[in-house]
Amino acid sequence: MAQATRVFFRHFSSSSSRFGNIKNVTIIGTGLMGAGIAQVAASTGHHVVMVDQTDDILSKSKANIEKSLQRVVKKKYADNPKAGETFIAEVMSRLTTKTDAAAAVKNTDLVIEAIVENLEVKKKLFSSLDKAAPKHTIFTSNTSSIPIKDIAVATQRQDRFGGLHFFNPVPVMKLLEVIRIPATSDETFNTLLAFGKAMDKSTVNCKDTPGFIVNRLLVPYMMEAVRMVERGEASPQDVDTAMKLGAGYPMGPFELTDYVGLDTCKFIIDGWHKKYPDNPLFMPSPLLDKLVSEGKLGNKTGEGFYKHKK
Ligand SMILES: CC(=O)CC(=O)SCCNC(=O)CCNC(=O)[C@H](O)C(C)(C)COP(=O)(O)OP(=O)(O)OC[C@H]1O[C@@H](n2cnc3c(N)ncnc32)[C@H](O)[C@@H]1OP(=O)(O)O
Ligand SMILES: NC(=O)C1=CN([C@@H]2O[C@H](COP(=O)(O)OP(=O)(O)OC[C@H]3O[C@@H](n4cnc5c(N)ncnc54)[C@H](O)[C@@H]3O)[C@@H](O)[C@H]2O)C=CC1
Repeated sequence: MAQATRVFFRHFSSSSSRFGNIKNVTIIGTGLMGAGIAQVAASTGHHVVMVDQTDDILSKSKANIEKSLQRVVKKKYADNPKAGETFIAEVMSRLTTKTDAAAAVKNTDLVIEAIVENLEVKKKLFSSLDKAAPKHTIFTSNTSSIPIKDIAVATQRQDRFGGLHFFNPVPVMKLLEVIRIPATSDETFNTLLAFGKAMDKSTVNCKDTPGFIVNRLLVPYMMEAVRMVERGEASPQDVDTAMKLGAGYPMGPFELTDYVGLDTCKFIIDGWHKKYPDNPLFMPSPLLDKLVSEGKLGNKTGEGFYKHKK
């Protein structure tokens, strides 16, 4: 059996024991992260409902998923393009879309929230979902920087609440941070770890500390790069070249900030600065603030620290 065909069968051999009790997943917010999470969840055999504010956004997200799947199959099914096309069709058939979040969670095992990085907006969403979702449904947030416990208080199911923090681009990045709050039950936490495995991710256990593991180290590094440029010590291009060739990073910090989204980086640093005003690692940056106020949010708007093809 050709290697590509074996991979194909591995993706389709969805047994309930492999996936634990998570079969139906609802992903709310289908932007950069939500679309990637939906793609990987559907690729690994889960039935996925994607929720966003308008049908127009949802069709764009589905189109982005299809484009990303083309990239995945190009290599994985290089020797069997027909199997690749079948794989894409099967994955797409597991994705449905809705604009009504409360209706979408009526028959779901797991909610993954990936909307804007704003505590009040996330709390409002979860409070309404709590009334609509079945009792067994586990709620999770993909937040980059907001304490999970601050979001969970909007619900009556804190024992069935945790964090699932994916990395961009989700189809490529192998890591999943699984976060528990003091109230998270062992059963919930173990189910989330098993779900991470079912998604073919490597999981790490995280406490509910600012930025968990990766962002607590990565975001201060990215912000210090911006401050370096503000101090006139180097150009963004030279900093990026230096970190790629001198430290082996796949992207320099400015390329990465553009890739993550300058608005998301600003939400993260502003939130932490408000909470920990004396920590110099969390100081806001006038240059970042200026670019965000000009709508230069990075790759997604066509310009951030660099200009990009949209
Ligand atoms: C803010 C937060 O809360 C947390 C975060 O996410 S922080 C951000 C974490 N992410 C990172 O640090 C990303 C750093 N960058 C990288 O790892 C790499 O630059 C990258 C994987 C994004 C791109 O890699 P690259 O080698 O420069 O480009 P490219 O050749 O286009 O891509 C490499 C592979 O990934 C695939 N790929 C890239 N993006 C993809 C996508 N969106 N969907 C599917 N496949 C994709 C490509 O098809 C390619 O596959 P093959 O090797 O099979 O050809
Ligand atoms: N950008 C990144 O690299 C990463 C971001 N995150 C986190 O993931 C979350 C989403 O980030 P991105 O995908 O980058 O943002 P994005 O801006 O690309 O997408 C957010 C989506 O949520 C939708 N949305 C907003 N409010 C909504 C609501 N009330 N109901 C339904 N949909 C709503 C928007 O229409 C948009 O499509 C944030 O919490 C962010 O911190 C986590 C890991 C990496």
